[in-house]
Amino acid sequence: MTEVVRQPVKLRLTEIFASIQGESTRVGLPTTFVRLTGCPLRCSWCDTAYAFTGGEARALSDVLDDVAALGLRHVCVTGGEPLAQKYCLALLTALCDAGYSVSLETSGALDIGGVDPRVSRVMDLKAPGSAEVTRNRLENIPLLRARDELKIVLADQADYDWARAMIADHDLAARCPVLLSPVAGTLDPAQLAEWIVRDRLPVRFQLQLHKILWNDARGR
Ligand SMILES: C[S@@+](CC[C@H](N)C(=O)[O-])C[C@H]1O[C@@H](n2cnc3c(N)ncnc32)[C@H](O)[C@@H]1O
Ligand SMILES: Nc1nc2[nH]cc(C(=O)O)c2c(=O)[nH]1
Ligand code: SF4
Ligand SMILES: [Mg+2]
Repeated sequence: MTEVVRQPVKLRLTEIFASIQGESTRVGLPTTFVRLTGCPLRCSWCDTAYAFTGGEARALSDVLDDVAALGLRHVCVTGGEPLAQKYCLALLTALCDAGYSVSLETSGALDIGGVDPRVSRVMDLKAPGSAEVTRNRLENIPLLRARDELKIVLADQADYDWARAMIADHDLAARCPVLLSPVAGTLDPAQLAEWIVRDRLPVRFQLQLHKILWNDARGR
């Protein structure tokens, strides 16, 4: 009888760190971030290009130990694009099973259907003008529940106009909170805020809190 050697569940990680949640409706909460390595997209304004390559292969059990050692209830799995890794779903379920409150930051380019239902999925829609990627998987939109969130990062008025049309055409705000977030250092946050108020958009304005606290420091 051949013994089945179970391969350890391996993930490629860029970093695990404790910080203040700087985005989403969970902003301000002390949170452990698990940043997975690699992404199939190259959004022109991405602030985490350092996670595109490199990283370290880690066993799932070791990742869980590191998260436990940081001692925070909230965990945010991000990247890079976490869903691009085969074992990301296993990580999300293991974190939920361990009793953490888990959120996932994902690009919206990959299927979110297999994500553990206990996870709050924070899914981007990429504004094609500025992100220079048009990989929005619109089939994901009907899968969004009230506990999920949609985020649209905007670089200019063209992006804003596109977002406004998407919100109306897909009735996005009826599904879950919709966050509009300025590309850091590109779109004046006050300008975005004024557009949102002027147009009475059913959205939440977002500002990356961690950049206010620590500029664009890595691992914060
Ligand atoms: C680095 S991404 C990683 C997760 C996933 N790949 C995604 O795009 O959602 C995390 C979040 O940061 C946002 N982001 C990246 N660069 C940004 C920038 N320069 N200004 C504002 N938000 C940015 C992304 O849109 C996304 O919502
Ligand atoms: N503090 C902090 N909050 C965050 N929320 C989402 C982040 C991300 O990179 O996905 C992030 C991040 O990089 N840092
Ligand atoms: S999908 Fe996310 S990680 Fe990938 S390039 Fe865009 S913002 Fe960066
Ligand atoms: Mg970040």
